[in-house]
Amino acid sequence: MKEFIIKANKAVTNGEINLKDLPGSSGRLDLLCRCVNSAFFLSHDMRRDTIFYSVNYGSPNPPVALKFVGSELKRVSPDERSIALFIKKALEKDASDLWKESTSGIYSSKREFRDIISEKKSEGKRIFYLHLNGKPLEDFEFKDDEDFLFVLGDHIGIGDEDEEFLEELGAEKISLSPLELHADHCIILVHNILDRLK
Ligand SMILES: C[S@@+](CC[C@H](N)C(=O)[O-])C[C@H]1O[C@@H](n2cnc3c(N)ncnc32)[C@H](O)[C@@H]1O
Repeated sequence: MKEFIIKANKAVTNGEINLKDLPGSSGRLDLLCRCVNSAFFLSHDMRRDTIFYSVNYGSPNPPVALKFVGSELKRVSPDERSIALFIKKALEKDASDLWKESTSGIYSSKREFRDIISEKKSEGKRIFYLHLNGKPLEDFEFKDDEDFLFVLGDHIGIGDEDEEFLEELGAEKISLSPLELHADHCIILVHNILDRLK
């Protein structure tokens, strides 16, 4: 199982989303939609073995965590507007401690970024923090039977405190490229690495 989590520092936390202005008034929701696209969409197929989390810290009610489960997703199509519409439906629900499903495979809850990561660590997942200045990809070995969580920042990054948290947790800091990439492109590269193990 491959899981990804992104800290979406500015992404909105209610359903008041202007589908014509995802980058601006919705707090870079465009970026989030592209990450969902990269996490799940193949040409004429979907990645059923993937889960993607976004933890939104924008106004008016942060944090709200969103969970997308590949094996359960239905009717979502790859374009940003379609994905944003499903995110809007999820954010229209009042988030509580429990995961609530809004549409098939899409859930929301009132959870912190760190709590989800800690939960994955206690489930025995190997935690990677994707960062330009991490150790090069070539220094790591991946096995097909391992479960992974890959942690990503948005356009702002995850901030010093969450970086310290990940270091204390023993997350492996990995660099995919000598160049700074977009988060959604990092997801594609990770999938490609793991696809080649099969
Ligand atoms: C556009 S970058 C963020 C840039 C932001 N200014 C920062 O300081 O983190 C978005 C995310 O993609 C990931 N990323 C970007 N380039 C990477 C690379 N070369 N290797 C691994 N991860 C990378 C990181 O998780 C980063 O937070």
